[in-house]
Amino acid sequence: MKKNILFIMNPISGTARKAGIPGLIEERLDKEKFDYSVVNTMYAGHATEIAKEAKEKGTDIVVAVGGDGTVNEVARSIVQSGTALGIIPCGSGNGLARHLMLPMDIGKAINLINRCEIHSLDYGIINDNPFFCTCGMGFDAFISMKFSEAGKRGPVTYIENVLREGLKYRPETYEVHDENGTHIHKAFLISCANASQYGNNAYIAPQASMSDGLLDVIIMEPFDVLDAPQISIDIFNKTLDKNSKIKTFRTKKLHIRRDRPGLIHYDGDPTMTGEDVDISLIGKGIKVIVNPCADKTKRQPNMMQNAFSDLFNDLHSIRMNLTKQSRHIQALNQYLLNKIK
Ligand SMILES: Nc1ncnc2c1ncn2[C@@H]1O[C@H](COP(=O)(O)OP(=O)(O)OP(=O)(O)O)[C@@H](O)[C@H]1O
Repeated sequence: MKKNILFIMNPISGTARKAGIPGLIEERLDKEKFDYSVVNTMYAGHATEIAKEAKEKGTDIVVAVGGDGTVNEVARSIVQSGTALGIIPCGSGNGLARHLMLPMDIGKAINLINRCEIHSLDYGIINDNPFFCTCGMGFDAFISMKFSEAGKRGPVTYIENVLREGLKYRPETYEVHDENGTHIHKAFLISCANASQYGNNAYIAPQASMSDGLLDVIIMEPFDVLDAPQISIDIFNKTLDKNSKIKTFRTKKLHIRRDRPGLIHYDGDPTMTGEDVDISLIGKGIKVIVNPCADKTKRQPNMMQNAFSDLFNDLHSIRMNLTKQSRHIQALNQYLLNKIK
């Protein structure tokens, strides 16, 4: 029997035009296997409503055609159901699609849907908000807010925001309760990862797995400008867990209390919450079309890494110049002192 698929397309995700996508679906999708329809979202939150209706009608697969925001809106409606999630990555970050190593090429992503390999994977919940990639608070929630305020989409905006705001952000104090007890952390950010990356191949939790039944918790302690180059390199080299400013552990759930209400984000979507934040993992709670040929070793850093490296190289050369200048001044002082003597 044929499976039915609903493609939910977010026309404003990412930066590329979506006009050609319905034609490509018609051309590539295996009509022997599938009946399909395509619907555009009209407003933020619409994908959640459409996907919920589709699930209630018993639709076999709902495909999110968009970025992590669209994936989140679709996926939250079909958790714990027989309806599976497909992804055609068209966003600016595409963190979940990249983690799953789905093709970024739309035609190839449709070919993968034709193969229809479905696995049950984990997802998380932060204060009643499901997330599939990462959630967090502190600097990354702040950046999510800045990004959504910016109104433009695309990696360049994201990079600009990170670079502009990153170096002035103030760390907060968090009380973290998990299965092993309570610890106080002064932190720049706390991130909980179901999948390994924020998007754009920026790896916050290089070892995170969507089928281990655990969240990877990353606590980034305050750092100064001299630590920043190494942290940025580690984010893209998938070695962040080895950095001395980073504490990582795995857990099924945790409770975080902070001094005052503040922002959290789920899959990059910012929202205000109170002092208390509950985060938990639901094991194998969502069916997802995966890439049976995924080769994790092929995950590559990208342009964002280059932008970070450029910025921090600039800072490094400024620092070197300052050091050089201060050495000149010291030498000059010494020379003058010798003269006076
Ligand atoms: N028709 C629409 N008009 C305005 N906003 C929409 C519409 N449809 C969906 N949205 C909102 O657009 C937001 C951004 O979409 P999405 O996250 O898919 O793209 P992105 O931000 O470019 O990609 P990524 O999250 O991968 O960086 C979503 O949070 C969604 O709520």
